Amino acid sequence: MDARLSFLADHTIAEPVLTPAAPLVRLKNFSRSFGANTIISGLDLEIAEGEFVALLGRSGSGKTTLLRTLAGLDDVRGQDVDVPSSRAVVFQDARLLPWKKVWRNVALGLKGLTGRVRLKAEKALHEVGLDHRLDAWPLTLSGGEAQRVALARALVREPKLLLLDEPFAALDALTRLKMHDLVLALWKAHRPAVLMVTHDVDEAIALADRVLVLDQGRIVAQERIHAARGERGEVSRGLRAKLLSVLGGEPGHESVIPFPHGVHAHEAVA
Ligand SMILES: Nc1ncnc2c1ncn2[C@@H]1O[C@H](COP(=O)(O)OP(=O)(O)OP(=O)(O)O)[C@@H](O)[C@H]1O
Repeated sequence: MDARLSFLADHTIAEPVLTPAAPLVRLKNFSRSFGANTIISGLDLEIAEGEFVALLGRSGSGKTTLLRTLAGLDDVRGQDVDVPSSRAVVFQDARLLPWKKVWRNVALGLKGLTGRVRLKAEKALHEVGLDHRLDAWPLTLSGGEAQRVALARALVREPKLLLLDEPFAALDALTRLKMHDLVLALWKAHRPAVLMVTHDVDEAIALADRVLVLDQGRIVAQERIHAARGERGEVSRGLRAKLLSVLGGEPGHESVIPFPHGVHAHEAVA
């Protein structure tokens, strides 16, 4: 077996984090400081094409800093950082322009004739189940609808890398479950690589191929989940306890979703 594969098969808690397929994202010995404050230090990370990675970590561990780097929002000159330019980000808040109708928010930045651009936006909004809200104003949307528009706006660009920064954190539990199903359906249809920052261990286990834990700017744990998304009830119990212990029992990482430990309703459909 390839040395890199056997490393992963061990579920070892260690660096570096390597993936078996050709990496789409590659950071080598990456560091980031703000003044004298080093936030990320000597981090190695690879994400394969089409891989779904969840990133956990205590508050202040550097998750958003890492995501901003991958999103191209920070200066990485002089560092060994390889990230595709085809990428899109969805944040915790939808960040829609209130003076533009929903379809125009989705179409923002797309080039071409208005009719064609509108068709693309319509298709993307159809995929997130919002055909009926094409001409709505953003301020009339619910939180869940606004996040669905944000997903449509990201996916209409067919990004190779989709970055999700706690995209469901502000939603109620049942809306969040529906969003999980939607994100998985979109991921299966479009197959971008995904890096999803979350505080919710159960969300990470339910959605990802691989879960990483960041602590003080270093990856201190990685777990590759081989079980199909519909069959994670069993593995999720042990994994959940393990990840929570790595997270040091800090409150706030347990799912607020009212289902038995580590079991999500959408596992039935994944
Ligand atoms: N622009 C900045 N200038 C100075 N310090 C910053 C800046 N951005 C982030 N930091 C600091 O870097 C550290 C990591 O922040 P980051 O937002 O990446 O953490 P996080 O893991 O995403 O936290 P949370 O889960 O609370 O969102 C924090 O101590 C934060 O104060």
